[in-house]
Amino acid sequence: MIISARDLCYSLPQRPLLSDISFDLYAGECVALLGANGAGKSTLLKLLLRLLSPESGSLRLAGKPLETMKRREIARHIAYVPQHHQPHFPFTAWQVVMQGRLPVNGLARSPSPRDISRVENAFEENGIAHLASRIYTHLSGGERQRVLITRALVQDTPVILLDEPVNGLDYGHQLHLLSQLKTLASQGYTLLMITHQPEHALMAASRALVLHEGRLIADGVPSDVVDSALISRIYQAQVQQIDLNSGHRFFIP
Ligand SMILES: Nc1ncnc2c1ncn2[C@@H]1O[C@H](COP(=O)(O)OP(=O)(O)OP(=O)(O)O)[C@@H](O)[C@H]1O
Repeated sequence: MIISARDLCYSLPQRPLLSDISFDLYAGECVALLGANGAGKSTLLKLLLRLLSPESGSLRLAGKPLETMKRREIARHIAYVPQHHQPHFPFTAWQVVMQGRLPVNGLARSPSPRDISRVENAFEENGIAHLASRIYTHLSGGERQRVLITRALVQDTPVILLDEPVNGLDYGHQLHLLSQLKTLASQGYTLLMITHQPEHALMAASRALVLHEGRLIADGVPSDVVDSALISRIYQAQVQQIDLNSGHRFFIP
């Protein structure tokens, strides 16, 4: 097991947000994290990254208590694709992706030939070589998202946390990313992806975690967990569930 969360509790100044959250994440899993707006999904990712500290409960990363680990050590295990990223300097897309190599090599050194070839290959493999010299803040939302995903990949960590990674991606790039995540999981990576698309959990994930009213109300195989009853419960939306013989499931309002 690479991440272990036990009885996590976290409160906002005005109210409890997460209560008694426990789960383990293993190598080779692609896990979808579902929940309504404000359910605490991004907060949970920030707890796993130690950007926030739980009020009580414990977190272990690669067997070590997370609170004893230095930032760089955590960044050698976990890469993060945030929901929003606003750099303070006019970095090029190349420079933003190269930042993913900092936890590997440290701040003091300039990029090694290995870093450069890793980043070059990642730009090619992710189909964004044409964006390399563009100023990151001048890119479209979807282009920025693809740059941030590439930055996470060059960090070469066993775990990648993704906060609504398909946001802003066109349909083709959404499908490409979901299939890329499945492939990464099959190679042994651990992926935890927040998604607002139940179908994406069914398509790409091997497991679904569901946050509702501060609690983890479901943890299981997506086809067992993500159904019209769950959608009605967490999103207050009535949908019809269609199950095809092929095993695919989708929902219509
Ligand atoms: N720094 C903060 N101060 C006060 N409230 C906060 C802070 N950060 C988050 N919150 C509140 O905590 C709740 C959970 O936020 P979080 O971003 O974790 O939700 P989420 O499930 O990721 O939501 P969404 O699907 O809308 O992105 C929200 O009600 C949010 O307003």
